Amino acid sequence: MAFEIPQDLHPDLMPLAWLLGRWEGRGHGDYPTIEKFEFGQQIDFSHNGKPYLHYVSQTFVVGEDGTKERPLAVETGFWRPQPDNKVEVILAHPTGIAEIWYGDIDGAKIELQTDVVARTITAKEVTAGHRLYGLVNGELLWAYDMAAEGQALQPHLWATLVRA
Ligand code: HEM
Repeated sequence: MAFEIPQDLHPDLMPLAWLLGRWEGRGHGDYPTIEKFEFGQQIDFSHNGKPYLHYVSQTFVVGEDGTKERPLAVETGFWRPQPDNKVEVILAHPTGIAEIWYGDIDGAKIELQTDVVARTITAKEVTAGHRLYGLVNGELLWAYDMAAEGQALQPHLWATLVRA
């Protein structure tokens, strides 16, 4: 589907404009402490004329035909582009985790690293994250590496989405 840059987009958001809209797709997950799994994902990036994107990711257990059967992880936050193609991201998870990320925008590729991972006392012991987002042939590819539960930084999730 053709994507048009909204007329009221804040100029600071231009380097991230390609993320705007709804994306839908499938992903895989793994970690040394758990069984491999698959998931469906819907990502929404929206703006309100201010210099940040509002981000919401919802994931699901999906049936063979793509039907959403039940919710898995959800996360939400704000993407704040900065001068020199830098970006700050604030994310919150219903699992009791909140993160501050710093990253670089390189055209249609964004690389993020956690600066701070804060946890409630009942949250799992997540200590660091690394994310890659890229637009490849019109598809949004993203991957999440995590350090958690005493394990070194390594892949937890990877997914491919298309514009809905
Ligand atoms: C696309 C989003 C995600 C999906 C579909 C997903 C799915 C899963 C699944 C199915 C498990 C195994 C069962 C369970 O413990 O609930 C799991 C474990 C886990 N996930 Fe995720 N996850 C997602 C995102 C995240 C994020 C963003 C974080 C960290 C902020 C995270 C941290 C963990 C941790 C710490 C575990 C437990 C590992 C252990 O118990 O040893 N996950 N995830």
